[in-house]
Amino acid sequence: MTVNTQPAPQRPDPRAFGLPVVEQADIPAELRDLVARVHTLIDVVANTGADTDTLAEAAATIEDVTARLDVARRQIGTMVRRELDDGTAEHGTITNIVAGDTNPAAPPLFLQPTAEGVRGEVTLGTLYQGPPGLVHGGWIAALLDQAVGTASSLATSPGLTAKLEVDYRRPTPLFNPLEITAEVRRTERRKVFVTGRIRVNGEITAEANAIMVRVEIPA
Ligand SMILES: CCCCCCCCCCCC(=O)SCCNC(=O)CCNC(=O)[C@H](O)C(C)(C)COP(=O)(O)OP(=O)(O)OC[C@H]1O[C@@H](n2cnc3c(N)ncnc32)[C@H](O)[C@@H]1OP(=O)(O)O
Repeated sequence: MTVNTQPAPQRPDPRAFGLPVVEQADIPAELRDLVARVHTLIDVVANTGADTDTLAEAAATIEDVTARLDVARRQIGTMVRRELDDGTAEHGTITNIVAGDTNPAAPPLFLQPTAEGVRGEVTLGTLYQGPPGLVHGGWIAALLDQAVGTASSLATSPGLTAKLEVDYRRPTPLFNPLEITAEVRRTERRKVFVTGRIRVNGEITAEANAIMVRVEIPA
């Protein structure tokens, strides 16, 4: 039987799962600055035409910096608690590859609640390139996975993606603002049926239909 009413949202404390939690506001400005600079660095390295002396010097400098930073690593599964625009809060993994606050490889995509579900905007450069000038299909799926997961989590409770079906309708270009939305269609026991979309200039380039399965939350 299909149940069309949604379960009341539950926002579990990840500490109940044994996971440490960092308040987003407590992430030092210096770390945010470093993450942003390394993000730029990755892009520059991926595209550099510098001479070999400069490359060798840069590699030695990076090796030194890497050794200095590789101390007191975070516990795997460390979560960040973020205040959202509607006054509620969400938890996400702090190194999440799509949205992680401290992950220099993340675009990052930050999603906010809307009347329908969630919405966010991101512009991707050549780090995320698949075909020439276009976003890699796996990254399109990653953005949509993040969106459907967040929409499901905020509307019901956190879950894992059991199924993600992506329709690639148009090429998704680099260096253009991507509008990413997702909304819960219906729920059935622990299953949450969610649709996510990527739009460029109002036109849908990719659409996903997903089934999230809500995780059991300890009492
Ligand atoms: C703060 C906390 C942190 C929480 C952290 C939350 C972070 C969100 C992350 C974002 C999203 C991701 O990237 S998640 C990462 C990618 N996904 C994964 O790694 C998930 C791997 N798969 C699994 O672990 C498992 O298969 C689950 C959890 C999805 C389901 O296993 P289960 O819990 O044992 O549940 P199970 O009884 O099998 O299924 C429950 C219902 O779902 C249906 N179902 C299960 N799989 C499918 C499927 N592929 N297609 C259709 N339907 C399916 C079943 O038929 C059943 O329906 P019925 O009998 O009720 O009709």
